[in-house]
Amino acid sequence: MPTIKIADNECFYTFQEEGHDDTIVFSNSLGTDQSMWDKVVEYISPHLNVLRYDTRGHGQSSIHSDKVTIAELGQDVIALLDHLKLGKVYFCGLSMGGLIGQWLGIHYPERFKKIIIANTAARIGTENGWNARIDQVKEHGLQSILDGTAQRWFTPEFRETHKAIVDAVLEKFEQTSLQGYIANCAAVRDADFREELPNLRVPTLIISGTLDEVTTPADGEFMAARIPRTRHVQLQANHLSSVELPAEFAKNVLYATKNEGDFYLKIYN
Ligand SMILES: O=C(O)CCC(=O)CC(=O)O
Repeated sequence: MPTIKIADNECFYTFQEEGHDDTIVFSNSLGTDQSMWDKVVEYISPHLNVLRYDTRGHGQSSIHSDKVTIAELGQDVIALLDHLKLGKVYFCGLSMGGLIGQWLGIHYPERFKKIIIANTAARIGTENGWNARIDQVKEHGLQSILDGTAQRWFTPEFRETHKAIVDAVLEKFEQTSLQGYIANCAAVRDADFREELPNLRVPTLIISGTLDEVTTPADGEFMAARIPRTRHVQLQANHLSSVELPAEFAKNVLYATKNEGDFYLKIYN
């Protein structure tokens, strides 16, 4: 299995190199792993090489501390790209993966052709909310927030009609290392790109879910108003829009990677 050591942690990744000119990197959300992209990748891999990895402390990637930052998680991506000798790629991250995408676009614009940030915000939640969640799982485990998580991630209709998919995602959630979950909660808690977004010069597609109450379409609008070259689309989905609507999600990603002229440079007065 492909793993590399990055900053003393094992980073588990999958690289589907299928002879295309370009590569896209997929970055998972908090409490999931790279399998959250399974369906989307079916639509993307005929067109782009696909690099997926489990974020530090998720899936099969290890973590050795109780705290991590979005900057460190972003550096992991750069280290992985360097390891694979990948120059300039597309990046797609959802929620926490979208925070990593914002950090990468601000700090390493030369490494990214376009960035897709889905179901994310410049700042997700509140410090008190994240501290309460950390306390809850420290005391009662991930199982204690399973039902609430399912409700925040999927619409009631999707939970009812796609039970096997929902169960598989929730099983991964329950298998997430507690230390990894807590450390990454702290990373999300401490991330705030509200002031820095005008420095994100990479063309950026923002995808929101109209039914997402964690990272709302208003959060998407906020980012779209500040990132200089951006487009904002909304899918009729909850927080894990890529799992609920993989075909629509992939269509928007592919459209973004193929159409340069659509990301107008905003002129500020
Ligand atoms: O999904 C993420 O990556 C961060 C936001 C979050 O934790 C969603 C949730 O479970 O409430």
